[in-house]
Amino acid sequence: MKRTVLVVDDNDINRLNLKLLLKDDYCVLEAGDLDAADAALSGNRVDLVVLDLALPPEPDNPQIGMGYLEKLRSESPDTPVVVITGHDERALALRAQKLGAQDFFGKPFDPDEVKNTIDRSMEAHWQAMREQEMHRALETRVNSELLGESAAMQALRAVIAKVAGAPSTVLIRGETGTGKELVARKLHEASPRSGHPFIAINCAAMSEQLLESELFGYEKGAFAGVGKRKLGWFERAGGGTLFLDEVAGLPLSVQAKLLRVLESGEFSRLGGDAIISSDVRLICSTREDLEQRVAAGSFRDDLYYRIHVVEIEVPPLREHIEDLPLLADAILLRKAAMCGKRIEAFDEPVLEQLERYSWPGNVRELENVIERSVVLAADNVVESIPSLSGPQPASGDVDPMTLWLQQLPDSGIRAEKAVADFERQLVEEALERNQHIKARAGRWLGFGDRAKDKMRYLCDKYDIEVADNS
Ligand SMILES: Nc1ncnc2c1ncn2[C@@H]1O[C@H](COP(=O)(O)OP(=O)(O)OP(=O)(O)O)[C@@H](O)[C@H]1O
Repeated sequence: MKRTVLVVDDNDINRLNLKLLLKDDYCVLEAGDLDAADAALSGNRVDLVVLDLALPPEPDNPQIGMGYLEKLRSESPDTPVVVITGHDERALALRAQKLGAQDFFGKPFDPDEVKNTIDRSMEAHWQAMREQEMHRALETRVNSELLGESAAMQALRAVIAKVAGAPSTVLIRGETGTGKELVARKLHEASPRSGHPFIAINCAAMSEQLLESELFGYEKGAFAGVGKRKLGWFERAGGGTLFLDEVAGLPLSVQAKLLRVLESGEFSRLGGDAIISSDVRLICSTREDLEQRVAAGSFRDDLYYRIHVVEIEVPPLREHIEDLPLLADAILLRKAAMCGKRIEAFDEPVLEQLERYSWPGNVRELENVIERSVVLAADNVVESIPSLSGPQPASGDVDPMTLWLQQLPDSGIRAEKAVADFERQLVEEALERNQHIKARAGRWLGFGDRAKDKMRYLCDKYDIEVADNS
């Protein structure tokens, strides 16, 4: 995709010359005055502005252009500006650079100088953006490699290699801490978009308004107190990948907007009318049952079909526990280096202890446990992991009642009460997940034919208030 240059100059001949010079390598937009420049900037993704300093309403006063340069730097700090000065106006050009202009060239135009200046400025800007992105990626990515030699991990890597090159939207499923974000990064790195940004957003951690404004950006004045235009993630990730973690947490209003972007490839900033086209690959992840969300009406079915064009399942650690020694040693080396300790490997008994645990929090929990043990290790030796008490069967093998009873603080508690509490919790959860409709909640619990009567009986028994007609 060609990058876009906006030429702001009131002289038609100059604009035409610049367009002819640039059109083979860039998409060129033109503006003859500042209003037209504002309109072009709010309606398009602009990668660089070429700004003449001598502009109407006072073409003899370079202050007009200087003022606009300052406004651009403050409202669109991500867009580089190259200024055009008159002949022999070096002092003016230097002043413009102090205000943030990336570079300058003079009139009359020397075609080679103009082209070189613009190419160089564009490249320097994109290089800086790439470095910023790499720096961010390094900071957020504690471990860049998807480790594991088990059949499950090899299959996962093969799917990533196969899917990475396709433009399709991907839905990554898996329990918490299994490596869904890492898989999304790997997909991006192996795709033709790898030279562009990868932006990860946790949808469950943000309010509706914040999420909407961060995704789509906003215009100056869109809300009270907003003095600057802000580009949203859809624009900032231009050419790259947007990863929506915990997509089930998207509020319905944002789901509608997201669907529109996926269908039309276009969106508008909040408070703006201009249509902006998006060139972003979307990857989503969920640890929740999205189908159940769709059935319950809290996730749009049309969006669901759009986002799970390709699906990747990341297995929980207990299903590839044979990778644990490899993962544990790699994490140990990293955490030890972080703490300035020299611990090179775990002893066999410690590894056995780690392998016997069920790891409900998966690789993230493993990282946390190892970090804790490294911090506490005396004499650079990890002898045992105190927080993992004894052998534990994989959680899939234990019924929820047993797990729940294990967590009770007083082992002498009467079983009858424990069972009643558990039953009440289940009924409450079923109602919560099914819009407080008794019949639906009863079916969700597997009560079959007389679901509603059974739920009515249980609600009476536990004094749970639900509207009668539900
Ligand atoms: N196979 C793996 N090899 C190396 N590191 C891994 C692997 N799987 C996960 N990790 C590491 O575990 C941590 C958690 O991974 P990540 O954040 O990708 O999980 P997640 O499934 O997205 O979690 P959540 O559901 O909580 O968002 C990260 O530090 C990641 O680098």
